[in-house]
Amino acid sequence: MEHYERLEKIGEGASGVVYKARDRRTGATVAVKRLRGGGLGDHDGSRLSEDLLREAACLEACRGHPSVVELRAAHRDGAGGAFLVMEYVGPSVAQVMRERGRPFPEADARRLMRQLLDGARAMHDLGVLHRDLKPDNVLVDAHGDLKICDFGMSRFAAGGADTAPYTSPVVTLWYRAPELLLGSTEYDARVDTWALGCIMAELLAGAPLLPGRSEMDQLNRVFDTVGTDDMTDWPGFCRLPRAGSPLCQRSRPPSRLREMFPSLSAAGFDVLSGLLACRPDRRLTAAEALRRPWFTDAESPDADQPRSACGGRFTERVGGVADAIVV
Ligand SMILES: Nc1ncnc2c1ncn2[C@@H]1O[C@H](COP(=O)(O)OP(=O)(O)OP(=O)(O)O)[C@@H](O)[C@H]1O
Repeated sequence: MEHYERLEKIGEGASGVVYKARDRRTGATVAVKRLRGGGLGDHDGSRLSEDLLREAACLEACRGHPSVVELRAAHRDGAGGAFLVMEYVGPSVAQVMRERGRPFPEADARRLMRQLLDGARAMHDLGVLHRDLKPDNVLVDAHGDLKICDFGMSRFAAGGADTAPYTSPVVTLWYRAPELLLGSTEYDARVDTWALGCIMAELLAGAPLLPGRSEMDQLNRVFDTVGTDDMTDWPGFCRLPRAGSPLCQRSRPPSRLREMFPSLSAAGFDVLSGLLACRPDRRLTAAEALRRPWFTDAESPDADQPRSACGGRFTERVGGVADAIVV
């Protein structure tokens, strides 16, 4: 890590500490995330290597998309530390919202959601599930554009190279999709689009939509807010470990979402309610959401200025992230 001069600490979370740093060779400002290791059964650092490789591989797959933070390098050092070096972006949306202290107007929320959905669509096309989308994991750059970060919980969708079973305690509680709260281990990319629905609501309201205190309280809030949307008729429902919970049997009023966002346009509400469909099979994917009139309508001022590089391969790949790891 001698190539990097450590500046101030900019973040700390479950998986590591993030520092702002200067690349001594180029002068560029970067963000260096030092992954935490040393958990039980990690005497040789193998778990840390695995975590580093998974996070780096998912970031590397999405590299070059304008709405995903750019990975510059991944390292292990002799002292058992593991580091990811990324472009330095700026504060998180969570910080920006706290400082701003008021909701975003609909046109701004649409511009920001277009960027997030475009990043999610690209990552899902590549088979990457983020599994921890939330305002803390979305960064705002100097132009006010958004970049998704923290791929610490991400993985490749099953069926590709990664055959490990899915786990359900993923995604921070307030942004966790109902099927995850019900214990599903057969979910898909729509766990990310649920989280994006929660983020959209938060941008528009200026406060979290579903700030649950426990898993069961969270599920209760979900059902009370968006209704159960015939969740129990969903073909996968009976296989869910918590399908028998009394919370699922209780009758619920229809969705209250419209009352909560009375001034949102019909086209905006169409996207919000589509992302927050309780039943995963009725929930919009990122690609579907981007095709809704809120985004495609010619009257949308930003409709003809997509920022997306999605579609082709984005930019040159890092010269093999695994090769860059120094043990
Ligand atoms: N590339 C970056 N540029 C600027 N700030 C960053 C960057 N990457 C991370 N940060 C800051 O560091 C914080 C923590 O980073 P990150 O979410 O990757 O760590 P974590 O340990 O996984 O956190 P958590 O447990 O909260 O999910 C972010 O919320 C953000 O404020």
